[in-house]
Amino acid sequence: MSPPRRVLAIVNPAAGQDQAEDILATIRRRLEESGLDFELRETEGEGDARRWAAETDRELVLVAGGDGTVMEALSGIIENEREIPLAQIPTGTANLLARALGVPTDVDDALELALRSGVAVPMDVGHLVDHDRYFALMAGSGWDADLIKAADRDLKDKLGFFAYVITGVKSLFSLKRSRIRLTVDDRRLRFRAHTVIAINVGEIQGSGIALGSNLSPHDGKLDLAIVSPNSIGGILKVLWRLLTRRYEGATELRYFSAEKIKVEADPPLNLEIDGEPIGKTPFEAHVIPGGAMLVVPREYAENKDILP
Ligand SMILES: Nc1ncnc2c1ncn2[C@@H]1O[C@H](COP(=O)(O)OP(=O)(O)OP(=O)(O)O)[C@@H](O)[C@H]1O
Repeated sequence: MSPPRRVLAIVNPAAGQDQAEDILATIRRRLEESGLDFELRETEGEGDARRWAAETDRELVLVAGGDGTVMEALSGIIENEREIPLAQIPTGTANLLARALGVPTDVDDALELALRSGVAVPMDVGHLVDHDRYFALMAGSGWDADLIKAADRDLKDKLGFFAYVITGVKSLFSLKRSRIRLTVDDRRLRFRAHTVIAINVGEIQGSGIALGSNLSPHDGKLDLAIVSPNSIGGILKVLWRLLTRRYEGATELRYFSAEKIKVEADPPLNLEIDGEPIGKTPFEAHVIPGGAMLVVPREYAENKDILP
């Protein structure tokens, strides 16, 4: 990537666990050394990252934070309509988008990628139509939304990623199936299920973990995963299938691929997008093919065959 000349750096000092001072100092030093024309801003709360990214006329938006901060900035860029690339410095708790795209979680390595060695590639983005909110990873209802709602800031500050593990296991025991009415492009379907997720990014690079087969944020589609077992035994079977990557052939785990997905649930299920609780179902998600430009390692772009 030819070096960006004018950079907006957005840092969320509250993301992750308690190393904000060091992270800020490292980012400032590296930007100064790079000789780039940069503006460095620290968020004070919700909405800052989105507003600053929406208003900027700079050529790269660098975001230090977790998935929440990155998505705020990405949403701002989409509203900005300038196709500005976004580079991540993953300093949050889960950092799923960074991990999925192979962005290193070490601050120095991520800065090297952002400012020197990375390439900007187009990535699909989901749009939650009724909330007018964008998502990079997924819009999920049911178990994922329950666990995210339970993992509050205090718990994440104390336990880091383990907060999600604990609330995830706890939430397994209170799952109840709802009657689900789906519209998948032009098809209408009915199921009983407790978890329905519209997935854009569903695979963590190099981890062997994927929520389904052939999930790609570069194919112009969303993938819908429907999880429906009614007992802990059935849920463990689904988890085992996911861990051993045997996605096909189970009625408790079904997939659809579509550009438009509408989900209604009775009783309503908790809803999250990209790790943030945002109320309950119903929801309608549309894909915006290639809707954002993200800086990724050259090898990632080569593997996905999307090198610019
Ligand atoms: N200065 C601040 N103090 C407190 N909260 C802030 C501040 N700036 C932004 N926020 C809030 O931080 C939240 C985003 O945190 P983010 O998701 O980036 O980190 P995380 O929760 O640690 O990581 P992850 O989402 O990857 O698990 C948003 O809700 C935003 O409103």
